[in-house]
Order: sequence, then C-alpha cells, then structure tokens
Amino acid sequence: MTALEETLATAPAEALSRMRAAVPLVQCITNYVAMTYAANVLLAAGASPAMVHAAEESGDFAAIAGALTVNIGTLSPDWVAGMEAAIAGAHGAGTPWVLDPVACFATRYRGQVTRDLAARRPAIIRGNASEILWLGGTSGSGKGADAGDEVAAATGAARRLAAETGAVVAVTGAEDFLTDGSRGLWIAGGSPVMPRVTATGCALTALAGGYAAIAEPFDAALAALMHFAVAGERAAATAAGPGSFVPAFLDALAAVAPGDMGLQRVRPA
Ligand SMILES: Nc1ncnc2c1ncn2[C@@H]1O[C@H](COP(=O)(O)OP(=O)(O)O)[C@@H](O)[C@H]1O
Ligand SMILES: Cc1ncsc1CCOP(=O)(O)O
Ligand SMILES: [Mg+2]
Repeated sequence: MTALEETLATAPAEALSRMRAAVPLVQCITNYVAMTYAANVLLAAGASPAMVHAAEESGDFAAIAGALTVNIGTLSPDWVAGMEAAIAGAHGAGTPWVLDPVACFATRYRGQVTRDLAARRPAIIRGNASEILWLGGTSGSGKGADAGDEVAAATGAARRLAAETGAVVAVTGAEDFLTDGSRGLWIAGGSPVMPRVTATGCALTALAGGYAAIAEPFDAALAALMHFAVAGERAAATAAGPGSFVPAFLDALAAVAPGDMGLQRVRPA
C-alpha cells in the first residue's frame, strides 16, 4: 500500500470517530445567510459551533476554540477586523483555521480581502471552482456565490494556490478535488440538489473546521468532503427537492458512521 492509500483507507473513518468523541468547539465567522444552517450542520455531524465575529472578542475566542473558520460571504469592514483579530488569536494559540472565499472574484473589495486572508496561512481553503480558479490566478465564469465553472478546470489553480499559501485546497462541485500541492484526490458523491440549497458550501467549510480541530489539514478536508458526499447522496435519495433535502441532510449527517467513510468514492488524481 502507498502512503496515500493508507491515508485513504483509515484516516476519514478515524477522523469521524475522533470528532464525535471530542465534539470540538468550532468558531465560525460566517455570513448572515449561512449562520443557522452551518451551526446545525456542525451539531448534526458531531461538533460544537459558536458564531463569534466581533473584533473585541474574536481573537480571545480563537485561542480557546479547536478550530476557526472564516467565510467572507457578507463581509464589511467591521467583520474583516473581526476576521483578522480571530486569525491572529488562532495563530497565537496554534488553532488551525479554514478560509471560504465566497464570490471572491465578484468585486475589487472581496478580491483584496480574500487575497490578504489567504496570505495568513489558512490550514484549508475550501471554495467552488470559480472561486479557486480566480484565487489561483485564472479568470472563470462564476456569478456571485454560485459557481460557473467545472471543478476539472480548477485543478491547476488549486495546486498553485496550495503551493503559494501552504494550505490544503478543496474545490467542490459535482465531484470534489483535494490537493496539498503535490497529492491530488477526486471525491465522488453528493447530489445536484446540494447547490440548490443556499449555504451548503459554507456549511461544508464549517465542517472542515470541525475535522481540522482533530486531524491534520489534508485528512480533515478529506473527511469533511466524504461526510458531505455520503450524507448528500443519502438525503437526496429520500428528498422531494431542495426544501425536504435540508432536514433529510441534517439527519443523514448525524447517521453517517465511520464505516461509511470508505475508499470506494475516492480516486487519486
Ligand atoms: N452537481 C453536484 N453533484 C453532487 N454534489 C454537488 C454538486 N454540486 C455541489 N455539490 C456538493 O455540494 C457541496 C457544496 O459545494 P459547492 O456547491 O461547490 O459550494 P458553494 O456552495 O460554495 O458554491 C459539496 O459537498 C459538493 O460536493
Ligand atoms: C447567497 C449568499 N450571498 C452572500 S453569502 C451567500 C451564501 C453563499 O453560500 P454558498 O457559498 O454555500 O452557496
Ligand atoms: Mg460558497
């Protein structure tokens, strides 16, 4: 077995068991749209969310959290100050942090803030194909928060971004791509209903924080992607559409067992 195959065989299942045992505290700085959904996703999956963003306290909170997640979806100068203070607190305490660059390509402000945050050593960057394409130096066809590009078009950008920032980069879509700049993996699963529910990606980023609290960044991102892939597929099989998908997905996240986080949906790039 190669080292990568060994990682794939055991790491995601072990990460799920460890996360459920630890119920890690995850500080989420996320957008107004995503807050409740992301918190419910973390609770269902097995972590403990806290939405804490004010600059006056975000750094102190990051020092006691297991992980920090930073999502720029509804950014404003006050929130950016809270993000920067939280990241400084996280670095001071050795807390890993995860970046979600929502619609970073859309305006100059978003782009500047995202590039600045990406330079502050996130452990994981998780975005859709259009966001990762732009951050990796190529223009794509995204509009707003929704992707307009295929994941396959963003694999080179993801590898470049990982090499530049030192982060593990996850590009999500119909199939997800994960890289640390040298290793690359494809993860299959999920459902086309998922992008029709707002904040699905934001909630995935929050869950990547849950796993980053108890596993190394590559294993953590892989476990989060697999957890969503399994639960999304199962929930879509019982849901009538985006509305009934949401409760079914929360139930499915809670029901995923370590033995479900298997190799069959992962292939090396
Ligand atoms: N067409 C699809 N088929 C299966 N899963 C999908 C599809 N599109 C998105 N997903 C899943 O939805 C989740 C959110 O991904 P994505 O929609 O790319 O993020 P964002 O909401 O940030 O744009 C991921 O788990 C991804 O695998
Ligand atoms: C609709 C919207 N507008 C600003 S943030 C946001 C949520 C985006 O969520 P996701 O990136 O998970 O689709
Ligand atoms: Mg998104």
